[in-house]
Amino acid sequence: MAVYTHLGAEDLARLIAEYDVGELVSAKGIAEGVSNSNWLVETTGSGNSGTRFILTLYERRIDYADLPYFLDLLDHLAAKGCPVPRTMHDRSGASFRMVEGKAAALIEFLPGVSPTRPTPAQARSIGAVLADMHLAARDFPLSRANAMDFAASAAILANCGAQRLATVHPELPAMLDHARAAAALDLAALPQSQTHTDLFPDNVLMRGDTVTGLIDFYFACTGPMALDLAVTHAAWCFDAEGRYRADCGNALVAGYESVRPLKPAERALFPQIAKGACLRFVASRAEDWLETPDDALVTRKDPMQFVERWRFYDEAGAGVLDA
Ligand SMILES: Nc1ncnc2c1ncn2[C@@H]1O[C@H](COP(=O)(O)OP(=O)(O)O)[C@@H](O)[C@H]1O
Ligand SMILES: N[C@@H](CCOP(=O)(O)O)C(=O)O
Repeated sequence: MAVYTHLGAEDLARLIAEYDVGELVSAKGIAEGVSNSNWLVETTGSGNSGTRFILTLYERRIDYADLPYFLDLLDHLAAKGCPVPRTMHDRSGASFRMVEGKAAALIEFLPGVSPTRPTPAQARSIGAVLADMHLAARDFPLSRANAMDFAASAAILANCGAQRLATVHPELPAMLDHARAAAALDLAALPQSQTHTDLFPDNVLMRGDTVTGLIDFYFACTGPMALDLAVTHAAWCFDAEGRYRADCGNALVAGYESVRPLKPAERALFPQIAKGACLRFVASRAEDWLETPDDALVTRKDPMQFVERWRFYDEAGAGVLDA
């Protein structure tokens, strides 16, 4: 479920009237997603605005000071031909407005569906699009620090504490030491750009093997491109039983390197970066698990899924890029 705030028909019509997109025709709440309230909005259209939009009301984990970074990045990438939605600006030129005390943005609707069981061909496509995005973002003028870097993951797990982590799963407290080790990894010398850092299949829209949309840029930040590739690798290349899919992993990296070959230092550090990437999701999922009330209408994600993936990268070591 992801409509946390009720907006009446009049509220929605008033909001849409602030944009040059025609009149409101319909608005339907979108069930997918966990962080924000989203509506699929249809309008009569105006000029080249299109008629379908996603209206997002920012609910959790978003610092409004970061919104210009997220929303301008979409415009920057879209202008360079990346498959990301453009932000609609209101009549005063603003990329977001306040509604019911919360920030709201109107974003272009993109076609496509998120793959549930990605194929190697789809993994190859997303690899190439990710590298395209990294190159296109290199001259983006804003920057944002990664609020979920390896040090933050270690701090989140430490804050949960070994005892509470053990109530989620007895093997979770062992990750505390590994997260501390990942936090000591220095990635500053690796090539940097603007990165998505949450490019799970549910944040990608596809038609067949073609990527039609990268969405949900609300963890985007300035950082090492290899970390973005590692997050995508960890998110796309395991089957429903948690087994590594070497065919998808190889295709993802080959697609990425068809656009931007990895530097030797990125290849050498990849297994450690991938382990740190897994711990980032272990940390946020463990924290959510402990803090989400039992009666909340949100599906909690299992931190152990990424403990298993961490173990895979730990055992595979340098071989993961040559499996
Ligand atoms: N620009 C878009 N075009 C088409 N569908 C979108 C777009 N943005 C979001 N969606 C739909 O809304 C859902 C939730 O959006 P998302 O940004 O992932 O929410 P959350 O941040 O809450 O996870 C997505 O799974 C997708 O179905
Ligand atoms: N992708 C993360 C959770 C972030 O949720 P999102 O719906 O905002 O992408 C995970 O799987 O833990």
